[in-house]
Amino acid sequence: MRNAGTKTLAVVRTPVGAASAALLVVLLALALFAPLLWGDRASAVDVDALQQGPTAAHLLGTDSLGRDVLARVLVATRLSLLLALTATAIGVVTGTLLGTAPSVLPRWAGRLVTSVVNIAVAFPGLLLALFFAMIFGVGAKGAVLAIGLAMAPAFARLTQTLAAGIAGRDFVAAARVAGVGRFRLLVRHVLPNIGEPLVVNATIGAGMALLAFAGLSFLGIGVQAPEYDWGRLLGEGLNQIYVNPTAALAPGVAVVVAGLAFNLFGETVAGVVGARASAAPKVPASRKAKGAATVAVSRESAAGDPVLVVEDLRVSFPGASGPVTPVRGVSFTVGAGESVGVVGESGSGKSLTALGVSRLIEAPGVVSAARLDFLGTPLLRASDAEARGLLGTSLALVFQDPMTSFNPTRRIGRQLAEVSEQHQGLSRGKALTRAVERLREVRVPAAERRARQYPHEFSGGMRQRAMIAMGLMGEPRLVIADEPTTALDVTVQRQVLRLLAQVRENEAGARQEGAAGVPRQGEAGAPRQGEAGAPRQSEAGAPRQSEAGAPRQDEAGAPRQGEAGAPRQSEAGAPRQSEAGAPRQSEAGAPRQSEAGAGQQGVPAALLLISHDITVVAQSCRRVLVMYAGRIVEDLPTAGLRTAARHPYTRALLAAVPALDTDRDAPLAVIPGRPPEPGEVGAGCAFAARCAFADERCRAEDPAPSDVSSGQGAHRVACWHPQGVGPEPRPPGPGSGSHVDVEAAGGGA
Ligand SMILES: Nc1ncnc2c1ncn2[C@@H]1O[C@H](COP(=O)(O)OP(=O)(O)OP(=O)(O)O)[C@@H](O)[C@H]1O
Repeated sequence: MRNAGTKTLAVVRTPVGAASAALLVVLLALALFAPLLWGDRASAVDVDALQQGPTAAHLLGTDSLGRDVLARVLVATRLSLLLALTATAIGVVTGTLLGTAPSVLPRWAGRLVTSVVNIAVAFPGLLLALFFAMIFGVGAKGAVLAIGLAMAPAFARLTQTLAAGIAGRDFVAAARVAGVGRFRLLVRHVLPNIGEPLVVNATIGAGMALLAFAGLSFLGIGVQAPEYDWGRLLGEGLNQIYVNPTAALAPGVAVVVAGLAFNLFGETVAGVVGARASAAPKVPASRKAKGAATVAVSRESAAGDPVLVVEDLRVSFPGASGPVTPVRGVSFTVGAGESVGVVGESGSGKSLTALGVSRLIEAPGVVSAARLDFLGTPLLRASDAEARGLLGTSLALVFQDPMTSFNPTRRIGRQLAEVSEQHQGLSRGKALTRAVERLREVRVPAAERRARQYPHEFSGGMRQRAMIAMGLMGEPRLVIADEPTTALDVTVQRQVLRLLAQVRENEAGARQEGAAGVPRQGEAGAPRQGEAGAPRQSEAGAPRQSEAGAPRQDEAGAPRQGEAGAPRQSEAGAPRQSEAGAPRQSEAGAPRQSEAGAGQQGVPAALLLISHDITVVAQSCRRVLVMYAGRIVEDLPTAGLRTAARHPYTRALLAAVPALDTDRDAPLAVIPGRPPEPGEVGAGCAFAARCAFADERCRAEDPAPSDVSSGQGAHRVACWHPQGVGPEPRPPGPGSGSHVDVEAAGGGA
């Protein structure tokens, strides 16, 4: 409301806006009061004053029956506006229904509607109005329907265009993966975001409708006697134009002034809204990540089974000269609790791979795969409802830009709650309570108050936390994070990465404790950490491992953090909790209970972390998939990454990361050339044109991935000339947060 008030103020502060608003108020007042004040005078016949010019008694003269022209023009305001506004309402409602129908109807029906709209838009509006007027018959009702329906195609097209813009936004993708149905998606997420431009255009449309009505009445197929609107008065006045020109001029001026008032007001509102929109933070057009959504834990997948199996995944789009395939046969597996990174230059197909896996590629995009199993369910063969149910409860998505991950028109708490209402069948109140709990778990301060706030009231880092909280509304078995830190500053980046790691551990704990029937913290009466006698570990006087300054266990060959229950510790020896801000399972005191209660107890949620920054991946993941031009060219453990990498592209990526000992005077290593566009990839290795080791074979034949031995675990590389020995490891780099030594940082889960 405050927002609407501010905009109204901004509109009336402009001279044109103020003038048009004042005119509209006058018109409204006339429509309300003129028939009461001058109704009798307007219909009083005076045979002694037929067709008179302006006199003191009749300021604008009289008509052919001696009726006062001024009174009739003023009284006609009500009917003229009423008819124009009714026609506009019919046009806007019909147009919005037609424009949104393709989003909710089956594909064939949606196409049919779109084709009809496209054909109708091609006809001039007035021609359509005349066509419909003939169908509905002469008279005010027929004219209202005719003009309303003639306006509908333009509104339908506008709605389609606006809705298409919103459909590509991250919060819609997040809602879709959360299993929100098409109708609800439309009503809750799309329509509220296109309402404003629709209202602005409706205002302008009202001015047009007024003119169209005057036209139809003037032609004699609109309002019929004894009723009269401005168009009818204009037609009657023209018959006596040589005797009393004011009888024609007055209704003509009324039509023009009222039409201008609507149009100028609409244009001013559009200007104010447009200026604000362009001043608002830019929203990337890409569908990149950042929302989170979850669904229930699959009961079918047995412990130890991979969470995700992808074989020969291809994503294609129609192109100008045939289909292009930006993802060309990607195969990988994500084991239960495993953390896998995906790196590659911009355009290598990382995001499309994630979207393909999440069933978020929309037509005309086509996804195919020899195998695409999530928790044992073949996603490509599953029905929409099955896939929605599974992905909505067991998959969490965290996208890149926290700004576009949330629907700007809905409160954060309600957006989180929607997941539980949809999938766990919780009531609105219970779902909201759960949302507040989850916000608390990711350490959003004053969670109850924050849950009532809108996304723009959150900072970037806080929004990203809230997206992670949305992921926790279900029981995620896989978290897909697509460049979750790119839009954040370095400090917040670290917090978010650590929070993701903690979320995985917490989920493991939650499932484990849930299986044991112990309440989840904050629910079912379980005390929350630090509350109701549930002391935090640090508060209870027990020193935490990170505080004790013990060496990293994974380096010493002991169990790695998160694996065999070994406590996690900060690389820098500082307490992790204070940095990450989120409660750690081991510190939580009161364990969480999984509502699903099933799943792989004690196994962390798996993580698929997409990043263009290989050091971020090396810090957070156990394994890395290196993508180039839509293929995985190397799949290797992050431990010993610098020395183990065999593909020239992986090695070039690593060489481009500066370290502490990098000569600051020497230019940074770069990879010459640019990756091929999806339509430009030839028969051979896509990297050949940029590779120093490429030969004829590389240019002619694309190498298939094959196993290589690096002594660190499974390692596959797709290269005819894998490089044997890597450069010497370098010490950790300066604290950019991303430019650290990848070998030292390697391995996370
Ligand atoms: N809807 C689409 N239609 C056609 N081509 C597309 C579409 N979406 C993406 N592409 C193309 O597919 C390729 C891979 O895109 P993708 O977004 O997966 O790259 P990425 O590796 O995630 O890059 P970035 O890090 O810049 O996001 C790009 O060349 C992109 O232009």
